[in-house]
Amino acid sequence: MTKQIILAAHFPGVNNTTVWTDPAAGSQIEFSSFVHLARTAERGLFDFFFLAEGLRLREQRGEIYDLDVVGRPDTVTVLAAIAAVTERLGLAGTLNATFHEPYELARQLASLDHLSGGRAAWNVVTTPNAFTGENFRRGGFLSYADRYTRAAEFIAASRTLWDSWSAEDLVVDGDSFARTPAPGAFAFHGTQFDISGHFTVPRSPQRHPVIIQAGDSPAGRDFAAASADAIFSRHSTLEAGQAFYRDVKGRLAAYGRTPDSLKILPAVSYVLGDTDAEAQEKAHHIRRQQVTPQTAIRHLEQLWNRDLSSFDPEGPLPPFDPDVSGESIAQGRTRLFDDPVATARAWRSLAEEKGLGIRDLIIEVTGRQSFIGTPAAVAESVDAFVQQDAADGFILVPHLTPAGLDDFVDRVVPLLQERGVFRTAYPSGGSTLRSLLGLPPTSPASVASFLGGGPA
Ligand SMILES: Cc1cc2nc3c(=O)[nH]c(=O)nc-3n(C[C@H](O)[C@H](O)[C@H](O)COP(=O)(O)O)c2cc1C
Repeated sequence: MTKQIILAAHFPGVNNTTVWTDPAAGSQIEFSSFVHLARTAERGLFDFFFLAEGLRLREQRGEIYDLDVVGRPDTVTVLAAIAAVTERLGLAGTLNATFHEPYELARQLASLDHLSGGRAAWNVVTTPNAFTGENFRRGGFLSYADRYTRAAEFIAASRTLWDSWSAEDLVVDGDSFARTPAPGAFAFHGTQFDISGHFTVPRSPQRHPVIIQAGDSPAGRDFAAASADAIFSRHSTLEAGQAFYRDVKGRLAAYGRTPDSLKILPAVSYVLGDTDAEAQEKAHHIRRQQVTPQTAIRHLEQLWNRDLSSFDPEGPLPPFDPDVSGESIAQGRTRLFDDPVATARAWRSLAEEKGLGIRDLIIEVTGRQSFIGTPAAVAESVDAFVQQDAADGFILVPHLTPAGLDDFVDRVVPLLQERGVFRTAYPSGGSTLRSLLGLPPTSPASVASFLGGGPA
């Protein structure tokens, strides 16, 4: 059966996929930028708009990482504002399960769901690093191993809160505002949270906002299989995507779930051109803008774990091995290297083999798989990845704020529609994000068995 493609739009932000030096680059903080990207996504009939989150500006050698200095506004606040200027587009926010509290976040998400008529989604991320924790009252209190336990309890507690109002409680009938004497009564007892009381927000249109997960370790994948409606992944080549897809969908049966109840959505960038050669040339130019000389050295330092500021970004790689003895010099980054010495040696051989200096090597090894080509070629690849089970759709990461999605919506979406793999209108009548994505009416109850020690 031909699969329908899911499309989401990632607001470009603090990472080196975003190009700030282009004359067309606009503000990442002004509301008009968010409005432009969200309305473009809605014009393209996208499923949802997506915001990432970082709770501390990352640092290296005591300096804020170059692209983080731009900062970003609060996720839920932005989504609530976007709800007012869109009608059908889902609104997905990345919100951290390590540092927030269920009562606070469940209220915000249920409120967003009310305000948007059932369009809220929560990308549940975890952070074990003490560096981010310094911003919070408890500091860096959670070990790597405990973070998914807390995340699962967070979702289970949120479900308890969202379920504490029944559908009837919502009905305002004459002068009676609630039909049960104690709406919103709840209690949740776990190892991370021990809370009880009354939830203040009546049941929202979706009851459970769509749950997205981003995290890639075996524990992260099991957590997703037990508790998420969708996964935001990094596996965006065909082979890596298919392997990830098989792995994660294969974990669902143990939790009593069907393969189509969890959508797999890799992040991808794209570059369009009138000819293939033009698109490739544009892509090369964009990569050079993304990986500035400073970014190249910073990236190299993350692997070598040493000060390499005296190295020429266009010159050869360091002839010595990385320092594996000390703490990481890259504070707040989520992606570290499993075996730095082996990776450094592999990078050195690649640089020698291809005659690359530091900057070109970093461009080569950090290049996310992108769809690069004519609109027809990109539409064909996007469709092929989905039909060949490397993904259920994509979270598109434009390289420009705020107009980076325009050409995809204008030139690729119509071709996907012609292929019969993407909607030509939003479903008539009101619909929630859950129904737009073809998801079950509530988030998976199997989060409880994850907490119980594994699949039932
Ligand atoms: C595709 C992807 C996107 C992520 N986005 C964010 C983010 O926006 N904010 C954040 O704090 N963590 C983010 N994370 C980090 C994860 O929540 C998690 O902390 C990290 O991947 C380590 O967990 P793991 O070992 O299970 O992969 C992301 C991870 C992935 C794989």
